[in-house]
Amino acid sequence: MEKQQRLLSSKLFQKSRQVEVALSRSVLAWREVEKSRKRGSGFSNSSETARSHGVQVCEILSVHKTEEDHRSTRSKNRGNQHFLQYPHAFTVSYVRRTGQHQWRCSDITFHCASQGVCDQWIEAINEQLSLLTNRPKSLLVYINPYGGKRRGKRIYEQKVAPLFRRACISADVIVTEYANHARDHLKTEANLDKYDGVVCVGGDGMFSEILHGLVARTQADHGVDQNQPDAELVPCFLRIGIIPAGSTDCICFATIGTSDPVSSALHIIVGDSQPMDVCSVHHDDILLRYSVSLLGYGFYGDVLTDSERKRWLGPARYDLSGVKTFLSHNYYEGTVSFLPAEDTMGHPRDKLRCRSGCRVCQHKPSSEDGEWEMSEEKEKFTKDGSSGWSVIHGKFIAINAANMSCACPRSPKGLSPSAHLADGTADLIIVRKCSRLDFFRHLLRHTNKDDQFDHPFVEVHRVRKFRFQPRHQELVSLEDLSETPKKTGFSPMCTARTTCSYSASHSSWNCDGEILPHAAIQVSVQCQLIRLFARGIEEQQQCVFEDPCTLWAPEPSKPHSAD
Ligand SMILES: CCCCCCCCCCCCC/C=C/[C@@H](O)[C@H](COP(=O)(O)O)NC(=O)CCCCC
Ligand SMILES: Nc1ncnc2c1ncn2[C@@H]1O[C@H](COP(=O)(O)OP(=O)(O)O)[C@@H](O)[C@H]1O
Ligand SMILES: [Ca+2]
Repeated sequence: MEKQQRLLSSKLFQKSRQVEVALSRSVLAWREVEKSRKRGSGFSNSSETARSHGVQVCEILSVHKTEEDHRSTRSKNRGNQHFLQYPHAFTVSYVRRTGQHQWRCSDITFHCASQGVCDQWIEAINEQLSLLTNRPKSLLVYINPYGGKRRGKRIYEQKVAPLFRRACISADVIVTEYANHARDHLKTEANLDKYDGVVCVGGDGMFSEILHGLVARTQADHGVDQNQPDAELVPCFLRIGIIPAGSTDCICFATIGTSDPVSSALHIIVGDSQPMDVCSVHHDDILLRYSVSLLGYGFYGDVLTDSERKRWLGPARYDLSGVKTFLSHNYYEGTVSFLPAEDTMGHPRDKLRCRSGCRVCQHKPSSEDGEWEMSEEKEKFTKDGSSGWSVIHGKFIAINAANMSCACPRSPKGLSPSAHLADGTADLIIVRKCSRLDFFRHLLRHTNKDDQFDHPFVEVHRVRKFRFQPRHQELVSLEDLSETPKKTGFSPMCTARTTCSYSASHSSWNCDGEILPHAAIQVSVQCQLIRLFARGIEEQQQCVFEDPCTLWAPEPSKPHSAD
């Protein structure tokens, strides 16, 4: 194992134990002095390793002088000789993993013999923290006070703001007053130069507002016409953080592994960065919306349409509407065409899960990349002269495009468990007309370990683009008839949560929880258009970092010691 360079080491007190503390560029480590002495030489075998503790510098939130706490500790430990000898203290706040991908902030206090040593430690740790340039210092926060169980404001004030303060992050907070407030503010008003990121407190709908505001602003700044389906969109510079306070919270769950506000806040503080694909959805040459998680026609469209009438029920509306829609057992006729991703992009059933540091997602094809050109070429025609597009006509219960796994508390592995966050593809799931019992079996598999694609009436493809055309001519939506274009300055896009009136032969598209005003759509996956303050789901509770024990091996030349 490569030996780390010790920047500072001291014998300090932690609780009533004397500990040896060492700092390298990447790790802060400590171990009990007494026990190590009893065992003789340094920590070299695995049982001894267990008593050596460490925290990665990149997961330290802050370090500060311990003032009040220390005084009270001193009075509690009045008779304790150690505390008299070590009256000065500093506290390090760091990320601790507590299970199920949840992160918590823990504090550890070290007591020092002199103020000088204490200051030296604070300075040394702060110096290492200042080298972490990916951490945000200033954030713009939007809170939807009506999302989920209407707890957004309280969640932010009680769980998130104190952590941001501790990490010295400044936040400008806007509590939204109406739907699309955040989107329009971001698009036209916000001075984005001031910020290192944008945070939304709410559900997937609120995230969608931030996404639309940021993407529209970025394209406008670069003169890109979003209505052109083939336009090369410019990636957004600012990262987006999600504090889950909605009903499904799928985007948060699928990128962090849990929908927990404290864990999300900590991912923001440590400055995580997760690129994400975004689907652009057009109707003819008009951009309807962008989608990050689910684009669902049929079942999920109908669930959403019905659930909007039951908003007052909060998150439970989806369960009720889910049962009602399931019992209706509707199917819809139409044509799905899709451009398959290259074979090298894997397959939705390959069981290669997208996890933190995913190799598949790290390979971003560029326009100079041969692989990408092949795919572009394939779009026009393949070697045998046929078009690269596949076409399916039929009767469908559901057509779902999952740009990511869509894992959420209702379905912990998601709609497409092997879909990738940032590979430039989406998994297109087609559920053909089948019996109610068969459809129930398929749905049930979203909640257990069985393969939901292993049914004769289900097919799944990894695609770069797809189109849907309903069999019967669409009627014009009520909104299209009533809304004057340019009223919002966002004219081509449909507004959130609009209700459209179609003939019974049509369903609606559920686009990250928003209803689209057209059934006929063209969809294109935009590879890594945005970045989140996330790192993808970590392999179960693995905390991979250099073994702090390497810090204990004797140094050839004496390190900077501050005993
Ligand atoms: C017999 C038991 C069957 C259970 C099946 C459960 C399958 C659940 C898959 C859920 C996929 C969710 C994809 C995410 C969609 C969200 O973007 C959207 C809006 O979220 P929010 O703004 O937070 O409200 N949520 C939905 O469309 C809800 C779908 C729920 C379907 C039951
Ligand atoms: N102040 C507000 N008043 C009404 N609606 C709002 C407000 N702020 C945001 N919204 C809208 O509320 C909808 C639902 O928000 P979201 O946070 O996703 O909650 P949920 O997950 O419960 O659906 C979004 O479409 C968003 O545009
Ligand atoms: Ca993807």
